[in-house]
Amino acid sequence: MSLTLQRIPAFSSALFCRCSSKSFQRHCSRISSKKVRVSDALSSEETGANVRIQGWVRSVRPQKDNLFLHLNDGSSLQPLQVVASSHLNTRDLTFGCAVDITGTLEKSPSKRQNVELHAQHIKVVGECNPVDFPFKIKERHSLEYVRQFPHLRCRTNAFSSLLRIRSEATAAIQSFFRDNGYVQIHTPVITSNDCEGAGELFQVEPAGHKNDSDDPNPHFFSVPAYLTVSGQLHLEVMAGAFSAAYTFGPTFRAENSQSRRHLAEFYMVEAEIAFTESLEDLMKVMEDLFKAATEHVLSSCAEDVELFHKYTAPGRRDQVDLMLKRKFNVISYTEAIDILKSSSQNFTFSTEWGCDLQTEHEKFLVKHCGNVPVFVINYPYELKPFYARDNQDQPNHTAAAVDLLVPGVGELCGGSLREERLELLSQRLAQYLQLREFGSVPHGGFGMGFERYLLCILGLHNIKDVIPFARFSHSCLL
Ligand SMILES: NC(=O)C[C@H](N)C(=O)O
Repeated sequence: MSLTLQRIPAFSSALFCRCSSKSFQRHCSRISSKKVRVSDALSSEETGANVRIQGWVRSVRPQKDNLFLHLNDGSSLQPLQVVASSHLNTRDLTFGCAVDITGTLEKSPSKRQNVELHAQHIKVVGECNPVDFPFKIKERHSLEYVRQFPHLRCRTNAFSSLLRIRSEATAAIQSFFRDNGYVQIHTPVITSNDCEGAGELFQVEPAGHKNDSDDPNPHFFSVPAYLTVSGQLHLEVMAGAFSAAYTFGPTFRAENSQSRRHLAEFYMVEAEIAFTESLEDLMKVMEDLFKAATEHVLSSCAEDVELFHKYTAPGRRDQVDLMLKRKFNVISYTEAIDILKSSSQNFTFSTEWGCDLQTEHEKFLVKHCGNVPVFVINYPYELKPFYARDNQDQPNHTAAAVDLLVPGVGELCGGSLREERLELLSQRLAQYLQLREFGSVPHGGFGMGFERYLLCILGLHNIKDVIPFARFSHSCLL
């Protein structure tokens, strides 16, 4: 592409400076520039408008008469092309520096964008030494490489796309519950219960705290307390008053694992629904939630999603479309065991009735079901926590519990009808009982791992690539 100064007469008066904020502000108010984001500028129909845009330089291409910059401010994957006179002093204008630019939006001769910014004034707000900057122009860095720079990886295309998708998926999940009459509850992060009973708890204690008692265990001001593993029990309290409640926040599991599917801190979407008597009702909410959030992400972040589907997970877009189109499968745990046993695959772990389904089993089952998500229901009673409802009428001793397995990830959601019958529970757990004494109703709920959801729709493999700051065993960078 070539542009001439004739096409952009404003350039003769273009300024480039490292002037004080005050004189720059005076300049902006004199020409009454409206502050806009790059995404607004790119979608603008209006040309000739005076605008002011702040962001980071993604590339600098000096040519004979003009200087071309790509500017990004995090609002879109596509950068805005900025054209400035090459007579400017461009010494500090490097890849990675922060700039504040005023100019006019003009129609672009390029097919790749509608408009470009013809700069009249460029101020370098923060310099960047590109030699020391860990990301280089035009180089495609691996996800593993950028993971080493948690403080800078949001400046890469892939990770900024991921974070926009994550933000939109969050908004879509909130809208889904709000539109369906759920009340959002901020369940506590510090709690006294181990909801899952798996003992994977982080205990909480003030730093430098000296225990007054003889008890050597850490204490939260003399009572034992933990970081939450699930907001379920607090939500159950709320479903007993609001009928339908949800929470969406961080949960913590002290799993000493470096696996690509586990984090010590992850976000979970949890819902609890009163007056629910069947797993079908619960499964419908999970399926509707998955589809509503995914449709929203595909339409609101089309370019960002395409980046992943095209470059990191070819074929995943078709799979996502299939997941949206088809009804999710439902099989019982007993059927799942039959499928595993009759397959020719050699599994590492047991496939006897009563075994816990492992990742290898989950992946096989999803494939077996045509790469469409599959609900596995009615697990052996012994495999599920105390709160899962006893299926007393079934031949095998099972609980009314459900896991949703999805392509590329395995288990995405886990839920169950809750045991609301006081006499059955009384043999199992004292704390839970009072809830059942006062207006107990049949109810159920589920939790969905938010990072696993993102892995599934984007076709990514490592959970550390879909959370802003990953925490896992032996790692708490930044
Ligand atoms: N709210 C839920 O049902 C989630 C379940 N407690 C879990 O942690 O998997």
